Amino acid sequence: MARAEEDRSSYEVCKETADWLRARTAQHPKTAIICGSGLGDLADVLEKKAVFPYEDIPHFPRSTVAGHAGRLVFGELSGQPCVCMQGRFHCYEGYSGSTVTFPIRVFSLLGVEVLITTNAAGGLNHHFQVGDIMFIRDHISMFGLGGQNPLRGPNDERLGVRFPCMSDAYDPDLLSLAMESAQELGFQSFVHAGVYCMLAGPSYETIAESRVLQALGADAAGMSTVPEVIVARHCGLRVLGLSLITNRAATSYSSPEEASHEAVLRVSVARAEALCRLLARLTARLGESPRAPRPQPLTFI
Ligand SMILES: O=P(O)(O)O[C@H]1O[C@H](CO)[C@@H](O)[C@H]1O
Ligand code: HPA
Repeated sequence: MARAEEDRSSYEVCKETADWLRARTAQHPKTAIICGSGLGDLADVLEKKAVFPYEDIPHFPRSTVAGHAGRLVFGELSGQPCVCMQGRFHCYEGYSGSTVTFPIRVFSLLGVEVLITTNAAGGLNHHFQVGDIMFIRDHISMFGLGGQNPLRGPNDERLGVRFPCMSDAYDPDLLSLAMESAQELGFQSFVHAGVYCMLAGPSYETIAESRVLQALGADAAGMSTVPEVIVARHCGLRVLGLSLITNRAATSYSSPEEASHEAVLRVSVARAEALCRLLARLTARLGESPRAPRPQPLTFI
């Protein structure tokens, strides 16, 4: 029988982990980066690293998926203090929403202000090629629409409000900065913005399901990210989401595409260098500019 999962939804548990980490590193990260499947190299490029295997950190869950090493890496990227999750947690591993998102709350208590979350995803948009990068403009959560929201349960106001807004989940200023950074690197031919759809997994979608997702307006599909983003917004972090298109979702019964995690990891590893360059550029730009004031939203339309 499976062991009962520890309840990581409480403020006190999150704070205990944050205090433990604060006592062991002099670094004060302002940006947290979550490395998607096979994208752990993003953490390896940090300088002045302090590395904590997940199993050494109190209350931290364990990574169980190939391509997710299970280490928290503090360091500097382009001279900016960052913390990187070399390995994320997924609901399909059997973890609850509060366990999957536990690190986000710890980061918030550590003073992190920006979350950059990356993932490997299957392309649904016909214009996307394998190896392309999609900045996430918005999401659809099949998981969340089915009632599996990581904020389900009692709300502790010290962590965030009961009913957080999600129409601004992906920060428009960060998205613009990311697009500009991609352009500066000459990446514009393989960079897009689009809608990420979260599926429960771990099975990949059927052809009929992929067609439904396309009809719903999804550009890429994956099994992660959305719970992290919801909790990040709940605790006031600004979010940039980025999908690496590692495969094309099959949408025709005559198409040769067959999804496999091995193929996903192969493409991730092959494209990790481009992503490292992009994140290094973006982090440098983040460090340069004090946050530009947002244009006033229109009050009536
Ligand atoms: O979203 P990340 O963690 O990048 O991983 C993606 O790749 C795995 C499937 O190959 C799933 O876990 C899916 O969510
Ligand atoms: N579907 C769902 N999740 C994924 C895929 C996919 O095609 N590729 C990588 N993660």
